[in-house]
Amino acid sequence: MMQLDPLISLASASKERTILDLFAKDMNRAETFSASTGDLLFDYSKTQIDDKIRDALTDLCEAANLGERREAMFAGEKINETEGRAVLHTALRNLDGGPIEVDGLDVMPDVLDTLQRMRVFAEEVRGGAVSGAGGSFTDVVNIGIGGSDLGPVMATHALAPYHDGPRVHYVSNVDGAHIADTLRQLDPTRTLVIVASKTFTTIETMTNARTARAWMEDGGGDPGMQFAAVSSAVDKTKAFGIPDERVFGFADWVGGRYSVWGPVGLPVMIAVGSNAFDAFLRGGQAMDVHFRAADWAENMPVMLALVGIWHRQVLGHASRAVLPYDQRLLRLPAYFQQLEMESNGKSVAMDGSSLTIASGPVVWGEPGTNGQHAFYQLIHQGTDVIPCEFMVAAQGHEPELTHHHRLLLANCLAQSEALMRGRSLDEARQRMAENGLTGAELDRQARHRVFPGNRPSSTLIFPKLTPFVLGQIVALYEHRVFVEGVLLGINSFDQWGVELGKELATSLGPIVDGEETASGKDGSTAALVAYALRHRG
Ligand SMILES: O=P(O)(O)OC[C@H]1O[C@H](O)[C@H](O)[C@@H](O)[C@@H]1O
Repeated sequence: MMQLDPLISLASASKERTILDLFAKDMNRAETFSASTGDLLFDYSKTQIDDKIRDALTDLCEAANLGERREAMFAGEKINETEGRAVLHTALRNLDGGPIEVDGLDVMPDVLDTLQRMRVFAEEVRGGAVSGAGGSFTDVVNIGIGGSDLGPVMATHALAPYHDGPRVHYVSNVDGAHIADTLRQLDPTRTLVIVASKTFTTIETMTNARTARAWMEDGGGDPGMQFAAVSSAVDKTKAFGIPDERVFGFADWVGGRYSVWGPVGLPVMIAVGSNAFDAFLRGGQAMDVHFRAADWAENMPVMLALVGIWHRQVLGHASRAVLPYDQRLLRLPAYFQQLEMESNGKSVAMDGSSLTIASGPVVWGEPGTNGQHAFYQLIHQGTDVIPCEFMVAAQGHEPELTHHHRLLLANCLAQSEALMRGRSLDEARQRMAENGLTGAELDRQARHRVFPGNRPSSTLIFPKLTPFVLGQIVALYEHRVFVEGVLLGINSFDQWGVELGKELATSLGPIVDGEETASGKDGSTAALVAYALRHRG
């Protein structure tokens, strides 16, 4: 496990100065404390990290054998030890790379073959060669949850300017409202349903899939022609009645939350076309190449991870906000929540011992500028420090609306500046005096207008949100999670913490149905069941 003592001493020494002091001392700070690859720039200069702290952070990488661990992942070693699996989502974007072996077999021919089948199918759906009982497909409904939903939803929103295929909808929640509201607007004879589930057992997805099939049959559609499946459990897709040529399989070494690059990305490919999807894969691959080649201090995923470790494990900040100034990235925070929190929300180390340092932080956020008018109050003046991760493009997709984009960019930059700069009591007093206040009232009012400042943030800036750039961003965060996981000494690729709730939901099924009593349950659960039964109408 990480040895944090040197960093903790550096952290207490850093309390003597502000981030602004660091800028005053070093004209080139923005350049020194940033990393770039391709057209992406990651600026972490608005943090307390200085040379010594960065050295101590990169020492952690050496101590944890990060280089070796990284290569073990890329080489297909079974680094997901609690499930006995390799971790090879990088193979899905290994378009021009060499062979990758798992158990002595090269996985690339299968990966490329499935990708080619996806391309053909996606283009046939888009062009109308594959159609429904009532004609070419106008709509696609992807039914999946967690990793079989969040990645493609996020990417579909992000790539809206490239969307020239049928409309794509996503149903995830087992709440009947989700599927009812989605299907209500659709023609059952011209809708393609993709059932996406790695395991093909997830109760929400299978329940929604059966409801969609009944809706299609009742409405004159043909599930034999209008259903496709994405899964690593091909036997189960057959049992559900989906013909093999409509099944896009993937291996168990693709984790659900890392799966958007493969068949789980099929709805995205149908929306934007196979060329744009290829560009997304190439963006991911470019980040892989950078991650494997760059020195720690120049390595964007590594530095993003080390900034995370500095804020969470060293300074103890319990959450981090991800704040994309991009409306089309509105689902990115939700996607990162699964990616980061399901991966690194663990309290047991790889060897079974209890973690003696903090696990990964709470990740949350909303696009700017909306968040500014909602929760930024707490970020600026609340008692907790929340490190902020800003994200913004230099250019939008609407040439006729560049004035909007300028405002967006100005707001993004203003927020990180405000967090760092703050406003002192003297400055606030001066403003109040200008407003004509005096004496105790001036003092009282001024105090409410003080911003502590010295609050850390980082900014990821890129030219434009293209498929390639999106691929870079997603792979950047995947590798960040990997690096943080290696430094924490945990397995970032299992998710045992979701099991207990699933088991209890299964046992509560007959109780909620009124077929069994709640007598074995705790008092609260029994009382809530009784209430639901009284009011179920
Ligand atoms: O793709 P599926 O097998 O249906 O799984 C969907 C999701 O459910 C599980 O509970 C896990 O927490 C997620 O990691 C997974 O992405």
